[in-house]
Amino acid sequence: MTARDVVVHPDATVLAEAVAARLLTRLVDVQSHRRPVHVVLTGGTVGIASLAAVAASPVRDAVDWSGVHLWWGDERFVPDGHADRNETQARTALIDALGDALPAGNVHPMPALSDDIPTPEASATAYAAELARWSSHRAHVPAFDVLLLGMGPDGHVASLFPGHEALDVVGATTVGVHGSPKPPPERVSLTFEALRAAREVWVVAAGAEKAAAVASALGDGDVHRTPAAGAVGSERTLWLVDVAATEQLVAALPVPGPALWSAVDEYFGPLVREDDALVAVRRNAAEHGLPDIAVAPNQGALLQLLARTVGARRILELGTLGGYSTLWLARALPADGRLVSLEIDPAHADVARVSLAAAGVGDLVDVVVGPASETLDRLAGEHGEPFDLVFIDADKQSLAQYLDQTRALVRPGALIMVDNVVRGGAVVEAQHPDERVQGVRRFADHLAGLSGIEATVVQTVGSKGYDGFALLRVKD
Ligand SMILES: O=C1O[C@H](COP(=O)(O)O)[C@@H](O)[C@H](O)[C@H]1O
Repeated sequence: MTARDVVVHPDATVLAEAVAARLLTRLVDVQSHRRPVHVVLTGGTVGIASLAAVAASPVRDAVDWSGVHLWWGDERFVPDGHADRNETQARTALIDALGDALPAGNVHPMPALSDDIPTPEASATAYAAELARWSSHRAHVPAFDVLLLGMGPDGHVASLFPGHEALDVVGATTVGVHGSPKPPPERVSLTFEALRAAREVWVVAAGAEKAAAVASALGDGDVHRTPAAGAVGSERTLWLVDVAATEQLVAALPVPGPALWSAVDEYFGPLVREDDALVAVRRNAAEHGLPDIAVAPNQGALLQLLARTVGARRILELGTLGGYSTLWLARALPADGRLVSLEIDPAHADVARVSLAAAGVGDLVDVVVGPASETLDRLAGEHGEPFDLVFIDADKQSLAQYLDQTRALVRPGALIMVDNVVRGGAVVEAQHPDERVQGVRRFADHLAGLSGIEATVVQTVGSKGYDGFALLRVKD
């Protein structure tokens, strides 16, 4: 089975527009290297809305429709022209609008109920013959370039319904269906064998009533319970859904995003060992109304681990806040170590001092109040022992300046870490209005022009969202 890609759109309207745009692009793309193009249409709400969006798109003229063949994945077995037929709906939504651009012979509807075709089986047999006529494929169907499938709330695709015997048909490309739980009871459908011969299968589903089926299909994948689970393409299987249809998905399939990032942080929480003292620092900061912008526990543990790895005896921190990262770092120090932490806000510094004393590292840490740039100048003038590690987590506007100032205070081989340099990805936007983003960009430009420093940036996701650290090593 191929992996399934899931693309989530805000609502059914956007979903239909996006399916149309994707379909048009795919047609133009395929036509650049293969002809004819075979597309299987679906009925259903979003399926038909997508066809209407294709008809309304100016991009439809970029497609050479004379080289496109249209097929159907299923059909309601009623007379020709009946409003319930997927074909009738597709004609109204798109095919009529294409006019002469799409030759009539390129449209391959499933035969409707008539004197000549009295049963779903007769229709299925005739359609199988038509498919085989266009097949260059051992599956006796064309290798469909795109096969669109709507999905019912019960998880049916085409007219393959849960628990129905049509699910188990082998050695045939089509099947007549009786006793469909969704009216009308008689239908014709492609079988799984035919569906799976498609290069790309796109399952489209919108609305909260589809959420359970989406979760089930992408979860345990039991085809008899949720037939949509068995709809896979030979090259790609794409689920195009709206937000409402994914309501139950998080439990079934981890969708990358903030909820999952936090869940993963939580899962690895036991490795981090945030003890009572660290929790107390966080709590004290919150009780005093400090903003909740300290590093996450796993990031604090990273700082500690790196400080130990470089054997830091002297650590400089820019931005004490409530002392949370300070405590992680201070605990990496040997008994004769020293941590100098700079904080512009005297109230924050007071909170941090109390917390750090309570955590038992008060004697190792100097919290210095004042603008960091001034304190750094003063430290430079004092010519003290150089620092082994610097953690910069202060205002982003001044990062480039802080880098220059701290470089003058560290030993060769020192590690400098800078927090929050990705800013949810905003850093790539040259014209971003946020001064903090611009501060990071100036810092990055400045860093790129410096010799004597090796550096990298690592993007991070987690309970603190999407951001990243810059890691710099001052060359020996
Ligand atoms: O019965 C059918 O329903 C499905 C899904 O329809 P929806 O309105 O719930 O989106 C459709 O894909 C299928 O072609 C049709 O015959």
